[in-house]
Amino acid sequence: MRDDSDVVIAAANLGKCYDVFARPRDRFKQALLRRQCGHKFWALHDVSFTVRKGEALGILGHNGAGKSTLLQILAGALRPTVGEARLRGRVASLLELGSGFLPEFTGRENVFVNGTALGLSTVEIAQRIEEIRAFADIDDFFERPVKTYSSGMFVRLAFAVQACLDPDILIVDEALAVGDIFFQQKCHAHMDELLRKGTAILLVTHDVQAVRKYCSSVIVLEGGRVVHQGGVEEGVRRYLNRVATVARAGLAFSEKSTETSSCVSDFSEEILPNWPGSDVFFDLSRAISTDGEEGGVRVDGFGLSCKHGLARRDFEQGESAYFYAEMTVLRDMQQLVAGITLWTADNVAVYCQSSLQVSAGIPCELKKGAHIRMCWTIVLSIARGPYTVTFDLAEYPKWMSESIETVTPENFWSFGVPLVSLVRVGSFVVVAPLEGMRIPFMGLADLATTVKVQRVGR
Ligand SMILES: Nc1ncnc2c1ncn2[C@@H]1O[C@H](COP(=O)(O)OP(=O)(O)OP(=O)(O)O)[C@@H](O)[C@H]1O
Repeated sequence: MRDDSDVVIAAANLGKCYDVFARPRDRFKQALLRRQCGHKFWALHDVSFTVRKGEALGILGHNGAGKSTLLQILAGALRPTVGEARLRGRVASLLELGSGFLPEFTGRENVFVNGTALGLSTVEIAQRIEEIRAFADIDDFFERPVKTYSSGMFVRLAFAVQACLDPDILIVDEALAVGDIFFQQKCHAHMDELLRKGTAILLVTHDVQAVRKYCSSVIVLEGGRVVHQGGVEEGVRRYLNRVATVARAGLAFSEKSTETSSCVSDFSEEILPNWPGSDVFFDLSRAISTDGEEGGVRVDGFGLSCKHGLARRDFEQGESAYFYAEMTVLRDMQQLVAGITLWTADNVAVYCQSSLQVSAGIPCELKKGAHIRMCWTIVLSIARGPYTVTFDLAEYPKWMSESIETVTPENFWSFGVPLVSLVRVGSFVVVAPLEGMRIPFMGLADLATTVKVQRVGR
């Protein structure tokens, strides 16, 4: 560290080992008898890196990889078993936001308490207090005891204090997900500003887009060990691959564990009583089929009709098209997910939705042999011209359908196990509307629009 004045964090061979005990009383036994009654567990092993002023280092890793352990060591909350971490300058840590707040004190008073703890003089804090107040944006609550705050206000104030006190090092652990979109945008803009001013940032997150945006290098941890150190894209890829592998392992496990659960009945009977005739269905042998996992599911039919259930291959702009899919599940399955993509002639996907996104309600835990029918109604508010259709099937973990609102796009893509993809399974043409407004819209997709006009003055 003495050799390079720009280095503000220098971690050398950091390691953290815990004594793990099968039973709580073994811990006491070990202390009393002074002999090993549990086993050693290395939560972090041989981690070394440096971060310079104005640099952001991303730390990625699956749950339990050792990220929090590393951050706690750097924030001074945990002592490493081996190695050394040296940090130069004022460290602001967003690890446990607001944990230093005194409930009876007002927001303003707590800013002084926190600022002093961070090593600022009362004059320095007083100079920044209005900036912090404006950043937190909690109106009069700033002058009220923090025990009266909502959890959102609490976090906003805590973030404002840490971020506005000109830290030399900012340690961020998923904290950017706090508050509403406006506050998040403010936090992101402030991070940009801090980096420009020379603050070094350590960013621990599952949000790979944030890592891509801010970080110049990445460390990926697996089982407490560094498996990648360096380039951002390579690190992100390594991390996402790991996430996908874990998801697949989870699927394999549940597949075995659900063998005794009851068979799902044919739910499609009540909902889709008028299944169309065979002329509606495309010739599947003409589709380019790319198989994912061997033998997961078989597509028995894929068709397209008008609202009367009659075969149709040309539709007016804005008319509803009915896509039918029929498949047989060839092994027990956690969450079968179907997807339809509509492609223009120049291979632009104008529509790509999965049954999860549209809450189609394919039941979880389908048993081997289950026969599924689906009908998608899509309003073709798209440009005139020819289109092709791709039909995809994948398996997802059961939890994904239960918590779809919280799933990020990265998670969505990485957790799916592809089963079958029928590329160009069918085609159709969109033509100008025959009645009503005769001028078709010119863009690729018709977006719902309202326009208001007011005459002002003469
Ligand atoms: N006090 C402790 N005693 C024993 N093991 C611990 C202790 N604290 C953490 N661990 C273990 O150390 C490993 C690393 O934990 P850590 O919290 O650092 O992971 P993480 O990457 O932050 O995970 P997450 O993303 O889930 O927060 C885990 O296996 C965890 O169970």
